[in-house]
Amino acid sequence: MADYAIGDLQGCYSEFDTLLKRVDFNPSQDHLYLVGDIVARGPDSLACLEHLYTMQGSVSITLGNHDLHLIACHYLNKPANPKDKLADVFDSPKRAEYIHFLQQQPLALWLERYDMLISHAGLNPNWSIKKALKRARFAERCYQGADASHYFANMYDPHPLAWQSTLPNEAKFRYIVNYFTRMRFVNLLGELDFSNKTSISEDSSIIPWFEHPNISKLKQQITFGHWAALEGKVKAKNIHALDTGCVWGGAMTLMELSQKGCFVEKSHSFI
Ligand SMILES: Nc1ncnc2c1ncn2[C@@H]1O[C@H](COP(=O)(O)OP(=O)(O)OP(=O)(O)OP(=O)(O)OC[C@H]2O[C@@H](n3cnc4c(N)ncnc43)[C@H](O)[C@@H]2O)[C@@H](O)[C@H]1O
Repeated sequence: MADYAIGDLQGCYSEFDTLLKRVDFNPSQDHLYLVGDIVARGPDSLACLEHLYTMQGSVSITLGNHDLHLIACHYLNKPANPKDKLADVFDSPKRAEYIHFLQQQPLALWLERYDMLISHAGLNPNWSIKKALKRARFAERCYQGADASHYFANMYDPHPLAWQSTLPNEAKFRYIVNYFTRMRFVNLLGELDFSNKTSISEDSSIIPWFEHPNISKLKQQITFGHWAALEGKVKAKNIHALDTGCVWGGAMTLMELSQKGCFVEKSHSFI
């Protein structure tokens, strides 16, 4: 019986399947945590969804920006962007079931046994773990509730940059989603910078979120994906960057949670 976490699949089914076989993953005994971005850009998003759907009792997903975008397109009747290569997901007769399955997944998970937070992009430096989980539950109620379409229609904006208790619920939702699914660089106030997707910044006023002083003091483990350009390289021993850019020709990384040992499968194809 083992627990694993895996980086962004982004439709790279072949590498995913290879890694599961390599660790002899047994859905009746083992559990797999996915840091999100199951779909988009890669060759077989539908196969990734189908596989996770069939073993849903053994998997937990913290949703990524691409997953939320797929659910939003479904709700808002918007076509997929051709570069996301999601046509077969949209055309699947089981599309509604797969979307519903994704929609039931959270934005963040706390694994008591490993003293570990998992989310797609990481932890807002201004939140404690307790506050992060409270905020995640708020946003999940928005995208899982009867007004989901309304919230998805209001999801696409970098603002607000700061939290206020008087913000309307739509703005609170956007703020929470942006931190959990789109964060990379922040300033010292912890505000998001959306302009830089590389691993280094020439602008000294912004730093990777995990180098913010509030995060450096944390003792808990944080496991995240989203930031392929990092190539998994984070100095802090308690921060685990699992998106090693499989869809960009890098590799897919699977980590066993008790020892933190990693299994790496090089990308089988370039996009
Ligand atoms: N609230 C919201 N507001 C707005 N949009 C929302 C949203 N919620 C969901 N979305 C949606 O999110 C989607 C993605 O937006 P985008 O922001 O367009 O997606 P992306 O550039 O592909 O970023 P991705 O998330 O895939 O990041 P990655 O690190 O893998 O890759 C990033 C870059 O890193 C590069 N890279 C990869 N590996 C690298 C390496 N080793 N070295 C250097 N660069 C590397 C890649 O070439 C790539 O350009 C859109 O469909 C958008 O609509």
